[in-house]
Amino acid sequence: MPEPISPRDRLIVALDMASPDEAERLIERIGDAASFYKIGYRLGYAGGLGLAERLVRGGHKVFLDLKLHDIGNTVEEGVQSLAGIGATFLTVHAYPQTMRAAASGRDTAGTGLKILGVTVLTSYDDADAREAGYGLTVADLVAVRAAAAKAIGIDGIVCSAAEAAQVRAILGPDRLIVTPGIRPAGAEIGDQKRVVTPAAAMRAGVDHVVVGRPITGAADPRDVARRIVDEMAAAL
Ligand SMILES: O=C(O)c1cc(=O)[nH]c(=O)n1[C@@H]1O[C@H](COP(=O)(O)O)[C@@H](O)[C@H]1O
Repeated sequence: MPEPISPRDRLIVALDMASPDEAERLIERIGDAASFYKIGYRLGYAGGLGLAERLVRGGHKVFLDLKLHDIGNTVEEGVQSLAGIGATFLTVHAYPQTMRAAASGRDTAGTGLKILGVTVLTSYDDADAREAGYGLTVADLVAVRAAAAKAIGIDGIVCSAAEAAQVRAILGPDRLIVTPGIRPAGAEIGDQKRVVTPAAAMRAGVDHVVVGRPITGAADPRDVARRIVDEMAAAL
């Protein structure tokens, strides 16, 4: 069975900021209310990889959300380049060829970096999947990709908490389920479509929730982070 995860370590704050300075100011305001931070495109392409190394050195956990997807050789070598940063998670799109290459890069690097396969983005609903050319519902596409991720030996998957119970049945207890599209009751949904509360995500068997704008845009980010952690603790 996997190690228990404390409610605070279950929260991953998405640092979708324009610069490392801005992100560091936010991290300081959040203080000990969070320990795990995600760096995606916006910050990653603006000096965020250096910040990732500093955060790791400072004892934080880092999720590199770079959603790699390319020919196998490029993905494999990209994963090897990123493995030295000391991050805990790295995302790739959950296409079998891409996941196989990422697993191979991870194993060659041997740094303990875990690969997460992004199944279907939480901003997609069935109509968006159809528009993109898929003949499956979002739930079925997530299930197909989760099964492939498990067979290939990927460490966990990213999906909506709305699919988490179904995905847990596919993955078993040892792989991670990480869910963005998390909104505390009453929070603005923005461009997300498959949205779940922190408590409901815990009840569905999610390991980590990713929360960006409800925290980064709050007048008191520390207070919002604390409330999310408390809500998860009460639901576990
Ligand atoms: O891989 C991700 O983290 C991700 C996958 C997904 O399906 N949906 C999704 O929203 N994300 C990321 O999770 C974060 C969600 O941010 P908020 O919508 O502001 O809470 C963003 O940084 C997204 O890039």
